[in-house]
Amino acid sequence: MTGPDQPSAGQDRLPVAGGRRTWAWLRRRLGAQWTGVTWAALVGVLGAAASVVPAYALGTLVDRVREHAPASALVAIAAVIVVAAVAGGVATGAGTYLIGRVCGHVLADLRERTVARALSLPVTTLERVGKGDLLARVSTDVASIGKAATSVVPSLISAFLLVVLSLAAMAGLDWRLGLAGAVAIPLYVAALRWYLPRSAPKYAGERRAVGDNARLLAESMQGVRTVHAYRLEQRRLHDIHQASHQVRDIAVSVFTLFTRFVGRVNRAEFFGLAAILVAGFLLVRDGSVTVGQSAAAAVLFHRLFNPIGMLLFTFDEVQAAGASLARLVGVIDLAPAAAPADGGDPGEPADTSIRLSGVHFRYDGGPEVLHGVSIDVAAGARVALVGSTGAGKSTLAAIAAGILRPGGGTVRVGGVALPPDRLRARVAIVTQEIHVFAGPLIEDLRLARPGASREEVRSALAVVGALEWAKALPDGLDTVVGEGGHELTTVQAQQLALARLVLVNPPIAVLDEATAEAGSLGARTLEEAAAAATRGRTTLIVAHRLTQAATADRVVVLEHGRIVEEGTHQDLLAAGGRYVELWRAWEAHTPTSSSRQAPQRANLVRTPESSKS
Ligand SMILES: Nc1ncnc2c1ncn2[C@@H]1O[C@H](COP(=O)(O)OP(=O)(O)OP(=O)(O)O)[C@@H](O)[C@H]1O
Repeated sequence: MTGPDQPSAGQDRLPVAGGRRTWAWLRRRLGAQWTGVTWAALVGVLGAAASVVPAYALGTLVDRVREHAPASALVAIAAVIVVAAVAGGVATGAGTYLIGRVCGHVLADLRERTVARALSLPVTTLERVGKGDLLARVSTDVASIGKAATSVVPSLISAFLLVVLSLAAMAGLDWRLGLAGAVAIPLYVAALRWYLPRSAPKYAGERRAVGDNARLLAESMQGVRTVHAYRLEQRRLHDIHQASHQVRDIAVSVFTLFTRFVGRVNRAEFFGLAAILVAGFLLVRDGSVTVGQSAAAAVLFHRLFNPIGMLLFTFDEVQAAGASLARLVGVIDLAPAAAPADGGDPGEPADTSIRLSGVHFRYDGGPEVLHGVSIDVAAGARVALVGSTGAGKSTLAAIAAGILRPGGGTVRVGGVALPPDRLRARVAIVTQEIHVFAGPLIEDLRLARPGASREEVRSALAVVGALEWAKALPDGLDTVVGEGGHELTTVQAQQLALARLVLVNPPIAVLDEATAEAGSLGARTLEEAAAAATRGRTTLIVAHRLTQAATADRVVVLEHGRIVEEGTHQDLLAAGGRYVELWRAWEAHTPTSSSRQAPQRANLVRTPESSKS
């Protein structure tokens, strides 16, 4: 937490909050827990004060023994020692527990805020920084803070209170004994000042290296198909190897630094105790203090070895937790997907049409990929987007659905430019990235509409033609699917995504599914499911198979981020332009001629004309 105050961020990394900002965040969260903080402090001070009494009483005991005091006096002192030790132990335990509770609340709050902010991050930010860094923060960094907050920090605060009160007690015996004990303080401080500036960058570097390593691993796993396809295995392994070695080297250097620090701490302990013993000897010889007082000072100081060691040695964990906290506050401080600049209430859309006007877009720092694209989808109509790979179809679909914000131009629903959250509430998208969440199938579907009844889920599955296979699963709708559960086929997973769309029941649907990867039989199933799921909705569909374009009301041909043609399937075929080239290429690559034929439009989409016929 010693960095500059401005959050720092690499072009491809999430930002890290500065020291002042991180402290301010922590102070505010602790302020919100002030009752707990006050109780913890009171009980902690009481525990530390009671823990000092036995050493003090021990000195008195030594003096009484030397004075040949009666046994009853010695027993009374021994009783005081026992009672104070027990009371000190109980109060210290209770104080540590109360501090732990406060830390636990702050930790829970931190975790919730980080995850909430992570989930609301703009997709472009996530894509730029990679999910690995974010995952490392919400897992490794939260764990590091969790460990510090629940075990280290409470003991550390108790130790700190004990050190302060013990030094005060030593000075109370005789100020010169206190002074002798204080000889150690500059040595401890010197040890810490030697250690901290060296360890801080090492810990930050360690966290960064762990984050980079996690990112590389996550990317390699998520992109395993691409890795295989381009034979990148060796290169990825080499990169992971390098990153792992970097983590190991940093960890070793951190440990080496730490052992040198321990040597310096031992030196401070030696000089402190030696100073007390010498001062005690001289003061006893002068008759300024008793042997018992001198012994009590030595015992008090010796008893500080553990708490001081605790303070110093766990500083690294606290520092690591501080570095983690700064990384999490950096995420919390990130701006969520920005609201539109005008901010005023844009009003209610007149209908369910969607119009993109003059849309420009570039991915972070990259070249522009959409150059002023305008598309108008009338209420209830179905428009297909076609074009070569990389033309910008998926980007445009994501903009229409409010997932990406255009760099220029507008998206209007029913004539109104809605803010992103209201746009997303009206437009649902099914993307190529289908994720089946681990858990019972019915719960996976209820993610789309929490509280949906079993009957509603069944009818959504029926709409997309998935009810039969879902009922046939080992536990029907309660079958555990996703990671570690029953494995679903690509087609089944995509049917689930479409069933979620049905449950959401949006007036506007954007489809960008990977039907082309489903094989021709699966693709036909999915085309029918998509048509059923989008029936009655305004639909923009990225036509990965051109049969989807053939059944649309209108086809928009996109190339290099620009619209090059627009019209019905028949018009475009007649025009003999780019669409014809795409259609011919599609026909040439489709094995069965029957699947090449454009399916009867009435089979897929019910339009006013087809329902009349
Ligand atoms: N996350 C990203 N970061 C940077 N550039 C991107 C990103 N996603 C897409 N692009 C680039 O934007 C351009 C348009 O991509 P897009 O995926 O929208 O095309 P597409 O027509 O949907 O292609 P496909 O049919 O292969 O899905 C391409 O040049 C692509 O490389």
